[in-house]
Amino acid sequence: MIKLQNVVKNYEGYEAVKGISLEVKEGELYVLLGPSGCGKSTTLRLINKMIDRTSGEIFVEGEPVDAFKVESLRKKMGYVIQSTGLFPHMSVEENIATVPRLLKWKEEDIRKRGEEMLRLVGLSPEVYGKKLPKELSGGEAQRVGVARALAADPHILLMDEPFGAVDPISRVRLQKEFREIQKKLGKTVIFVTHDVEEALLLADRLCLMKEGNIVQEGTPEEVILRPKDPFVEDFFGKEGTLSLLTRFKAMDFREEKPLPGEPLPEETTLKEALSTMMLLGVGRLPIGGGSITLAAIMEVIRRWSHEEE
Ligand SMILES: Nc1ncnc2c1ncn2[C@@H]1O[C@H](COP(=O)(O)OP(=O)(O)OP(=O)(O)O)[C@@H](O)[C@H]1O
Repeated sequence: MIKLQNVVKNYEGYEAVKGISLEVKEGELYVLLGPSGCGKSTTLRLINKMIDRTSGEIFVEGEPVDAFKVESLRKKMGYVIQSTGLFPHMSVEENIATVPRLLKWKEEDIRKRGEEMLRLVGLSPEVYGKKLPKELSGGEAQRVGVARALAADPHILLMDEPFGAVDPISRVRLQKEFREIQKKLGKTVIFVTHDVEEALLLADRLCLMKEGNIVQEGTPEEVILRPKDPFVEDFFGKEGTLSLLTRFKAMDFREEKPLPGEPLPEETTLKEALSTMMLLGVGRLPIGGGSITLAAIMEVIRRWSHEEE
């Protein structure tokens, strides 16, 4: 789907990307992860040719990236950045209509698509369509940014710390919702972040970068349970294995046994369920008409420790 072969990027003598090779499969959510300055954003921008590589090859859907006109790359690849990049003087619906309009869609189709995309990201078109970006909260603006990137139905989404500026609670909600949307639409996504929890929640596979190189690539389980070197281990920290609990929904480990009390929201992760149990000092919490137990969570962790051996 997307393939990089020995890609190098020099900025006036500074080698920001030092010959990386990677492959992203169709429908996959691939995370570029690593500390500030390691070359994640540069790698992303090389893929849609916002910047030109110094050497190496990039293939998109089997074709060399240079074979595409810039406009057709823009059509193929939606791009979402932290500051959303919304045009401040345009309403939400006009922002979302930008690319479809460039592609000369019929006005009626543009309107319908805009409404559909707003609903998809959880915003009512009646309430939000006519608003200006300055009238939105940070989380709402990011939702519009995602809706806009999806509007022309690109095969690929490139996302550079898209939820970085959103408060932590809205951020987790956005991440979970985005994950559902991505799976539903089957889009191929390359997602840049330096946030471990975000990477673990979203990634099918991740690529940990350091100083312009790839250090390790694989599923989060592979990378965390079998770190290649001390940098990888340190990057995920002592809680690395526990952080993997973020990848599981508590509902999937629910027992039928009901329990009185306020149930956990159905989208709760195992990590959140564990934190709540520790906070309240209880070994069982209600969820979805049944309950989740500490024992069930411990069993998941126990299986990993076997894998580590
Ligand atoms: N236009 C530029 N000119 C010169 N150097 C640049 C330019 N853009 C980026 N760099 C340098 O290249 C390196 C990689 O930058 P890049 O933005 O790709 O890192 P990053 O991993 O995305 O970091 P962050 O998480 O902080 O955004 C950095 O050292 C940066 O200072």
